[in-house]
Amino acid sequence: MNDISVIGASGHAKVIIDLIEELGYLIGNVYDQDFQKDKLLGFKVTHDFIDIPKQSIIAIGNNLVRKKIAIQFDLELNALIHPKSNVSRYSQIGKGTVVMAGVSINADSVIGKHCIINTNSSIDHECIIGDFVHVSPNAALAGNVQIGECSHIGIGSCIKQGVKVGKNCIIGAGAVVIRDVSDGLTIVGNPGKELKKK
Ligand SMILES: CC(=O)SCCNC(=O)CCNC(=O)[C@H](O)C(C)(C)COP(=O)(O)OP(=O)(O)OC[C@H]1O[C@@H](n2cnc3c(N)ncnc32)[C@H](O)[C@@H]1OP(=O)(O)O
Repeated sequence: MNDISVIGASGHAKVIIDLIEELGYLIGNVYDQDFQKDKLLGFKVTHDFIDIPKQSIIAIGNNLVRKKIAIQFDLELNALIHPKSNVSRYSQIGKGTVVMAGVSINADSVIGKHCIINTNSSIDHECIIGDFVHVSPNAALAGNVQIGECSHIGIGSCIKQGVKVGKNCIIGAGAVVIRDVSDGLTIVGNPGKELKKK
């Protein structure tokens, strides 16, 4: 394999293109069904989703859309891990996950498939991160934290050791989560409290 294709032509895809090139691979095709997008960082955008290569990365920030595309295309690409991240040899990282610059992942943590572990976030020892999770820039997860599938951990948030966050949750920007979070809830503030739908 010497090239990797990119599904999605958003700002997040720009960061992924940078990551792919940093790892020494070439960019294959860039795909996006939005006909308004014709170029991304100088790469031509292909609008036809036929013949997507198995060695493609889903560069879409929305967790549910990323999951839908992963189910549709059954991709085979291993995780892309930025050379300037600190990933324990005793951790496991699922296929299709991206680990951006400045990330720390400590011993015995398990990260699922098609996750985004974003710039400068920190995942400490023995965490379990489900598939399709996004850990935003500068979020900090203490030891033994668990995050359920498709949850979004907001920028600069902190999660106390041992806390379990359910599936499809949103942890707001800057939130401090000190108690377990049930599936589907949005948590904001310090200490983190449920943001009720109006
Ligand atoms: C590289 C990247 O860009 S990665 C992307 C990183 N981005 C993030 O992490 C964003 C995370 N998202 C947030 O924090 C969002 O504000 C959410 C999801 C928590 C809430 O979004 P919305 O549902 O649209 O809420 P909305 O903006 O309407 O605000 C609703 C109320 O919650 C409050 N609120 C919203 N976000 C927060 C927050 N992070 N902390 C505290 N209060 C908040 C608002 O002040 C508002 O309060 P009010 O009703 O008293 O005026």
